[in-house]
Amino acid sequence: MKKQLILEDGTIFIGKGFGSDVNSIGEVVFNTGMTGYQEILSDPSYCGQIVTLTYPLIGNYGINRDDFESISPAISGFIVKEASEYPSNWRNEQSLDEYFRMKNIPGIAGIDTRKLTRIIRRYGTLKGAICSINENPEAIIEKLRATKLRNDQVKQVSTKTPYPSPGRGSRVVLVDFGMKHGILRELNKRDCDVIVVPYNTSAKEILSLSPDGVMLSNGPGDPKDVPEAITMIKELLGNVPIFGICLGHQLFALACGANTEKMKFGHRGSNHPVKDLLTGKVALTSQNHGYSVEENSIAGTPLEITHIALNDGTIEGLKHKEVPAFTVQYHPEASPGPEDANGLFEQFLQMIETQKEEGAAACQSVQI
Ligand SMILES: NC(=O)CC[C@H](N)C(=O)O
Repeated sequence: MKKQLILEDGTIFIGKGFGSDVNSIGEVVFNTGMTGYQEILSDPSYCGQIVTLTYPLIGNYGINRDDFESISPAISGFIVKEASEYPSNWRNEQSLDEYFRMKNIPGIAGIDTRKLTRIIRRYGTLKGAICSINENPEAIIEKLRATKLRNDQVKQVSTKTPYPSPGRGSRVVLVDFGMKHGILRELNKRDCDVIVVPYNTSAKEILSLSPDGVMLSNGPGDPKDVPEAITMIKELLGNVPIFGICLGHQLFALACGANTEKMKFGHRGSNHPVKDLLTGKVALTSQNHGYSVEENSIAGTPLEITHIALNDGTIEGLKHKEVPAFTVQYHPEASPGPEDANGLFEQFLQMIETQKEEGAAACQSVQI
């Protein structure tokens, strides 16, 4: 069935529908990853967004049981050049079309995704609609221009209640702002005793769980839309080691007095080079963000810039100068990779150990 993709700037693409037939509106963004489409479509950070992939053939290895980053995708739509109708892989269970039908999410294929990406790069991320060919484009464009997109995405995707993911190692409270399961997997792989909590848990409740460390997850939307999380992080600082990823990094920056801003079209892909300013090393990283920490806002805060993006110089990592806390804008847990930055989880656990030793030494000196 024919469908249209309509952008708020008035551009209309006609393509072939796949997945659900519902009409959908969202912020249109592009991801340049050549593989990992299942992880992308199930990453809750894309909540409310329509994602286009610049790689032209998508769905060729199907949808499998193992590669989800969340139980249900939160994206508003999917745009591809060609959606493979005959996926082939030993793990394949469903085609893209079958999966999106089941999840009631619309897709559109057969459009010029290069042209679309160039529009987004020129204009910036913009609102768009995937809709039936029978809709009147003028009416849709007007509707798009008048629509204010939702700003409660974190609430939509965060867990509603806390739950444990037990291990025998360090106790880590993982704040779920729309967590990719990869973060939990990386902590469990290191035998952490994880407790996942909702985004609006207070610092007091978190500290009552006696954590050795707190992990702030990725998540959708504008960090300024979750002020309760900023307060929570402010109150945690200095009481427990903190490691934040992506939205967690942005919230940490806001809690420390820095500012965040919306980027023109963001960073979404799996080969973004990032330089570690402390070691001089460059890592290839997976990224998905539309906001960044404003460089000029760092002066006067207790923060130090530790990483920068080599493509545009934006901030990619921060460290607190006085208390044990560091964050990155990119995804060290990324699946299917790259894994260059995976060692940051060891760095977090090392920070926890150092804190435990310092705590024990302080207790001993009090006893003496
Ligand atoms: N992956 C993320 O956590 C994204 C963070 C934030 N929603 C942004 O777009 O910048």
